[in-house]
Amino acid sequence: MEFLDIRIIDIIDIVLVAFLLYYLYKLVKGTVAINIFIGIVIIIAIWELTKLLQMELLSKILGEFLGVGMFALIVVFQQEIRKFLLMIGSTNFGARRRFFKQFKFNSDAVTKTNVEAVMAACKKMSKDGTGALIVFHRNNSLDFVKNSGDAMHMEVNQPTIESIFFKNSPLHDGAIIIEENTVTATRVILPVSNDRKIPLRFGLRHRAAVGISEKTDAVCLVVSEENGQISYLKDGEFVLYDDLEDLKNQLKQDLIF
Ligand SMILES: Nc1ncnc2c1ncn2[C@@H]1O[C@H](COP(=O)(O)OP(=O)(O)OP(=O)(O)O)[C@@H](O)[C@H]1O
Repeated sequence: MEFLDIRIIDIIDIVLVAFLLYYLYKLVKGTVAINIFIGIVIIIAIWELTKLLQMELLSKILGEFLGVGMFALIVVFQQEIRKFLLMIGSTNFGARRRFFKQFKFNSDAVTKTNVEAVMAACKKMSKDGTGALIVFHRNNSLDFVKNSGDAMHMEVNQPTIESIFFKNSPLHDGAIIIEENTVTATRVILPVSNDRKIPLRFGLRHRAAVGISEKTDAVCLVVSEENGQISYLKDGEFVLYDDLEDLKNQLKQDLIF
């Protein structure tokens, strides 16, 4: 029977589509876009069914609707498409880094950022109840958020970081961006994540850190003004650590590229 004539390539095709749908679902899960996503999947399923049953008129209408709707979807899912492409790009970079790490010439690579100084400043700010939001640039460009703040060119060291976030400093509001060992922007306004999974006790500072780390491959440190807690964010998630030494090592590792 021709219907049951399944080739290897068909199985690969189905597995790839399943992966694609799974990743798309993961991307929109927890956002309002999930309802649009489910709606589209249902319409595509009905369209395929009408084609199979040779319901000419309905399949034509649905086909036309999906054709035009694709353009509308690009606009509606602009953020998600961007995140998806960034995810693919970042995965490649990650894989490439791991690949090069196998070779001796890169085995003892160290980060250019003065992580010791940043961590010492965070520890001090945590004790003093000073809030801070630090974004570390990795591969993806942060120009789209840098424009919302003030361009800077300050070497990273403990007094610099502490004085930026000092409550009476004119620069303390918003986030700072660190590229290699330079603070390149201050008072930056970051995109706030609307992920409903983030516990309510976390306010805008933490949501902003989740936002930028889910939209780009940047990693963030947040010092809570309220309770002094230091949070580390990567890929839109809070990263758990045992103690500050462990956090320092994780950060050093993540800033090697
Ligand atoms: N979108 C944003 N981008 C950058 N910084 C932000 C943003 N939103 C808020 N902030 C910074 O976070 C500060 C505190 O916000 P909020 O109290 O809501 O955060 P929080 O997560 O509860 O942190 P904390 O635990 O320190 O109170 C603001 O004064 C501002 O400096």
